[in-house]
Amino acid sequence: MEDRVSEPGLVLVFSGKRKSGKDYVTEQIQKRLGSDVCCILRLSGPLKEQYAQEHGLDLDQLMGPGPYKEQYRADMIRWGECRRRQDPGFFCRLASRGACQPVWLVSDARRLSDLQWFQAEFPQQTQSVRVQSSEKTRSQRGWSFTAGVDDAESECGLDNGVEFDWIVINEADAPSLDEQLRPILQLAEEAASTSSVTDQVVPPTELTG
Ligand SMILES: Nc1ncnc2c1ncn2[C@@H]1O[C@H](COP(=O)(O)OP(=O)(O)O)[C@@H](O)[C@H]1O
Ligand SMILES: C[C@@](O)(CCOP(=O)(O)OP(=O)(O)O)CC(=O)O
Repeated sequence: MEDRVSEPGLVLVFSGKRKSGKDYVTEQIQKRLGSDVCCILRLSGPLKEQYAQEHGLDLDQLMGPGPYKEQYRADMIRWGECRRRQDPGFFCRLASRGACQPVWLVSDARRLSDLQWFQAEFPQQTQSVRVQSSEKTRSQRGWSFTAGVDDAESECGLDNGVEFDWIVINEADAPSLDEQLRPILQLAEEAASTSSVTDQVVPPTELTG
């Protein structure tokens, strides 16, 4: 792709219901790996940017966790779906433009087409991760069922038909996140070390002898 700086060594594509903890879990992984090794790509980023621009909205608030984005969520979903129908990779391509770290965490895949885009672009590197929390826990984090959102493709598009490579149970009574994330972090560290070897720049003198 024209804007890509380098190929990632590992692409972890996260999905999960609203308030399951996708942002929290991806931020924990990034904290452990460091932002020089690992970036978080949000497909909703370019979507919100364009939507805010076209509708004259406050992008910072739309990006934030507060109630502002909820006012626009149903319409943003419709607007985004229209764009995706024309070009299923549209937001994936924009979100990954310029990413140069060896490990990518895509924090918010919502539809099969999102996952399929990364699988097609990076077949060797892409793995899927599902973050799961009970409705009770999600409610404690501020979730409540909204018709047109929680029963739409945006929330349910990856509920069936995907065999996830990893499932993270983000609940107080589940094994600790440290324990659950250990094998994923190990994979990421391996990918990062391999990719730093292959990406090393060989000085021209060594090439010519
Ligand atoms: N394991 C956890 N420990 C503490 N707080 C959590 C945990 N998981 C999620 N949260 C909090 O719950 C809220 C919703 O999580 P978030 O990651 O934003 O969900 P999502 O991105 O799936 O909608 C946030 O305020 C987040 O900090
Ligand atoms: C229109 C959206 O991209 C809005 C996503 O906003 P966030 O990514 O902020 O959502 P949550 O983490 O679930 O609260 C959804 C879509 O269908 O693309």
